[in-house]
Amino acid sequence: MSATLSPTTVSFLLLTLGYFLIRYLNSTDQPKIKDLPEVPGVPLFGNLLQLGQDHARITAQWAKKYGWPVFQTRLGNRRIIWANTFESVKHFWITNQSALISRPTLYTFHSVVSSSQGFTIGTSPWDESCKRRRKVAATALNRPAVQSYMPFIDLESCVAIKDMYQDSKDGTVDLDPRKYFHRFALNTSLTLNYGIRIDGGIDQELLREVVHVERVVSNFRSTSNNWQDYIPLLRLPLVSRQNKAAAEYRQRRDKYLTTFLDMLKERIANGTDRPCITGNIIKDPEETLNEAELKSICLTMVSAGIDTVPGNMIMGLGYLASPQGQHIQQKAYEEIMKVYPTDGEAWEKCLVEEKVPYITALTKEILRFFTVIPVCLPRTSIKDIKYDNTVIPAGTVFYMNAWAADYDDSHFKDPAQFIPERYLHDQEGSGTPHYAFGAGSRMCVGSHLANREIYTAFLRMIVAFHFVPAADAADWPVLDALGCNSIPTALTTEPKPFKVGFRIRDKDALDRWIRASEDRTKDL
Ligand code: HEM
Repeated sequence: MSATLSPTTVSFLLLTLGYFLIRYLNSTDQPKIKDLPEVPGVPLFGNLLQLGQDHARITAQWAKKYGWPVFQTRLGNRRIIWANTFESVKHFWITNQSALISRPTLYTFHSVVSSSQGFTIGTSPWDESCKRRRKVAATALNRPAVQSYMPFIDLESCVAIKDMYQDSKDGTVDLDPRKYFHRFALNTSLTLNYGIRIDGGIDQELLREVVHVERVVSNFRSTSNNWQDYIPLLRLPLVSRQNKAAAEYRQRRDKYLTTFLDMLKERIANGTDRPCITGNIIKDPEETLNEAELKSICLTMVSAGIDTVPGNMIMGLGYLASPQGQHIQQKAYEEIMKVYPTDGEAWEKCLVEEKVPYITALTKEILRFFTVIPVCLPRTSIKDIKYDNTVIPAGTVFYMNAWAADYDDSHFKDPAQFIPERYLHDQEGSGTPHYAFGAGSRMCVGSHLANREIYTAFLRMIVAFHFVPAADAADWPVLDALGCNSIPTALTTEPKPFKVGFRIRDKDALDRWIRASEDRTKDL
């Protein structure tokens, strides 16, 4: 009997093998959802190759091209639903918020980066512990609590403006605004969480280290930066360079987080601590959070505001300083002066009230226009959700294309234009103003704080300076919300470098206002 297989048998076996291999390489964690459009992909990668480095823009283009506000994709072996319009986001994130309350775990962030300090609140699947941590953070960041933090915002905005004032040397030096706002946001978070701040100039080493490490770690969380989250083959030690980098950054982050917590514990022991969120938790005998949960809150507080708040402030300032931002700046200045005609009133009153509607509208427009988390933090459904003629089963992962929804022309008039006035009108101003903070049951808990930070900083900057384009046009900012990002696959916008010209409106007045703030905050 001959052991050789006939050519027909070999072809049959190869075809069968090929068939099963392709089936395997096309398989996903969740079966295909019936009656929901799917964008065709290729084996192993699914749609990853088509999405490239530009997930928000490409999925928005698909939504327009095919006329599907919502569709399913395969990213490697994971099935993902995308919502791309204002209304479809509202349907899933707001109308069905109790179903869309959990978050998925992603390999790089959850298995490699987070093994020591646990997950942040924003990366935790929904369970009792997440609920407890979210509640503590939400209470510490609610409206009355944020009002009590305004002295810190007085201090940080004053320090930023004073340094910009001095470094711009009477308007002769154009400045890159990024570092001033990194320090503003980091110091605010550190003060609220640990009762400490990083003193010294914008180039302080610890400040640079925290900002840099948090930025890299944040990119390990990005839904578009880590193919190994979707393709298990890429997790093999020989193939994966990401694992090594993730582990290195985890250690660097552990170092400063431990330092901050130890500093606070030492101060509590010596009775020299200042009121702060973590101190309140440690000292509260009724508090039921364990050590891991405490660390998760610290991690959340340090990381949450650093990427997001500066991105808005930097790009908002870039816009105002540009030729097309000049009339907005002028209008904003006039509107502030109408409400606060007396010297120094605006600088001081912005700490206790938000009474200039144009600056509130400007804050919203900055948040919408630059939507600094273009693909919002991912969600997982815990109940079935009805959509059109289909039912999307519990356990499905959803990505909100927040950038596309915030640029949806069926909701916003001229969405590609920067128009603060849209928020002074009824239609666009009512309800959810934008999706920069996400929406629904897991919406950003820091939104009141962030809004107050942005409002105060812009009101003060506008009364202090007139911003002009940098002298050299090569230093002008890219003002496209996605194009301004130096790392297109980053979770949050990391603005490309640019410079701005500063013209002080009234030197003597600014000196007086700074002195008043310094007096008020000298003991902080
Ligand atoms: C302009 C600044 C900010 C922006 C644009 C922003 C944006 C976001 C977004 C898009 C989410 C996900 C929401 C969702 O899934 O629907 C989120 C979650 C979160 N943010 Fe913010 N954020 C900002 C500032 C802050 C600050 C200053 C803090 C705290 C100090 C903070 C704390 C959180 C927390 C704890 C979550 C997780 C909520 C959860 O998963 O339940 N954020 N943020």
